[in-house]
Amino acid sequence: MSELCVRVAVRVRPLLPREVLHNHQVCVRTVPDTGTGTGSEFGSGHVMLGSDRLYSFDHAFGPTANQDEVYESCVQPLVRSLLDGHNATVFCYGQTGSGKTYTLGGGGGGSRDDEGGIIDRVAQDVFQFLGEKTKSCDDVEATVRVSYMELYMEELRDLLELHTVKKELHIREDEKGNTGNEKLICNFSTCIYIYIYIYITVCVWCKLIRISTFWPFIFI
Ligand SMILES: Nc1ncnc2c1ncn2[C@@H]1O[C@H](COP(=O)(O)OP(=O)(O)OP(=O)(O)O)[C@@H](O)[C@H]1O
Repeated sequence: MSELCVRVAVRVRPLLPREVLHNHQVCVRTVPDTGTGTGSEFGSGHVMLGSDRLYSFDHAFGPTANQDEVYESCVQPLVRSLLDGHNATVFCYGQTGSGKTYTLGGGGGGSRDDEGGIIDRVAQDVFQFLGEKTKSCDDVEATVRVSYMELYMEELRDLLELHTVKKELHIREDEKGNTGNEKLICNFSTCIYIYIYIYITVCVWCKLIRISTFWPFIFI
């Protein structure tokens, strides 16, 4: 795996039907890697803003890129590395309507069809890779835990236990500096623990600008 700890991918979504109807124009385009050697082993891409501003990223996906391409190049290698004992975090950032939910949660029924998002694909691959691993090593025991949290306006909500009173959940730091809420902090044992810390939504209101962020965290 690449030595780079952080990789950044940009995805440009297609115009929505209503945007086409209102004659909106595309103002960014993705430019394939020119072979300058600036990218990681996972490739690289560029985004051209207007006619003369070129920005480089580890990946750049244009409007025709499908969910498979995004998952396979950016996330699947991380799922594999989880099972080798590495930590991994994936988070989506972008202005409202830019496609974070589509990329993470998918655009269809939420299964691994063409529209399935990163979460569906990670969940399926975690079990598939674990199955392969436990089959090949008799002494490996695997436990998978899932948390699904939303942080909105500084209030934490457990999306798997919606009846929990928001005020009862607090973000804590343990003695090693790891943060989480009470439910997430627990002892690691020799078993493989996989936490899929799926959604934290952070919304910041600043005058009229709304920044909305979804963070799926995946770590062992
Ligand atoms: N790559 C894509 N291909 C086709 N449609 C897309 C794509 N990305 C996003 N969309 C569509 O664009 C619209 C807005 O996307 P989405 O809801 O994912 O944005 P968001 O960033 O999560 O917005 P918000 O921050 O307001 O929740 C949705 O109708 C979604 O289906």
